[in-house]
Amino acid sequence: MSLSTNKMFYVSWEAFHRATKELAYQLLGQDYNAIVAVSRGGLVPAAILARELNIRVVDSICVASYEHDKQGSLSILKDASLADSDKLLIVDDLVDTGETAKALREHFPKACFVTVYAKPQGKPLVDKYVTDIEQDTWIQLPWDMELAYSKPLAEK
Ligand SMILES: O=P(O)(O)OC[C@H]1O[C@H](OP(=O)(O)OP(=O)(O)O)[C@H](O)[C@@H]1O
Ligand code: HPA
Ligand SMILES: [Mg+2]
Repeated sequence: MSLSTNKMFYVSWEAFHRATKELAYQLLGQDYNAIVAVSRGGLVPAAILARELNIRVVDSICVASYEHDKQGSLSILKDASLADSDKLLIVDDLVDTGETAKALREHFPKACFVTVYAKPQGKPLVDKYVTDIEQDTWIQLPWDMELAYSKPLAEK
């Protein structure tokens, strides 16, 4: 899925916070004791979940997708130092094609993989998520946007 689609789902900071808090409610009482954020998109929801679930141990794994011919394959730029465990939460902002989630599940087979948003193709790879988004829709996340002037309708 690329940014060339014209279907957009715009997410404000408040909406992102609300949805991530809903994810925290779903995870409450499940005894997770550490988080691995999938950098960069997973850093923000990981911070919110860590606060809501009172988890003090937070690590990151830094990944990057290859371009063009190697599209879909993933390289790990920095691994997490936490070992795989069924008490570990792997947190990303969204799952789209599922390529990132697939690689992370192979890397952390025992852990629980969660995202805030999920598109149909990636959904089967996520243990928990909050909001369904259509496959042909681009999710515009709050850290990728800024406030801007909007012309009155009569002038458009
Ligand atoms: O299901 P997929 O098709 O693999 O897409 C989902 C991944 O894509 C985005 O990260 P991206 O690689 O754009 O990098 P970023 O988190 O550094 O922005 C998002 O944060 C997920 O990690
Ligand atoms: O819909 C999306 N929005 C932002 N980043 C993404 N990375 C993969 N899909 C998306
Ligand atoms: Mg990402």
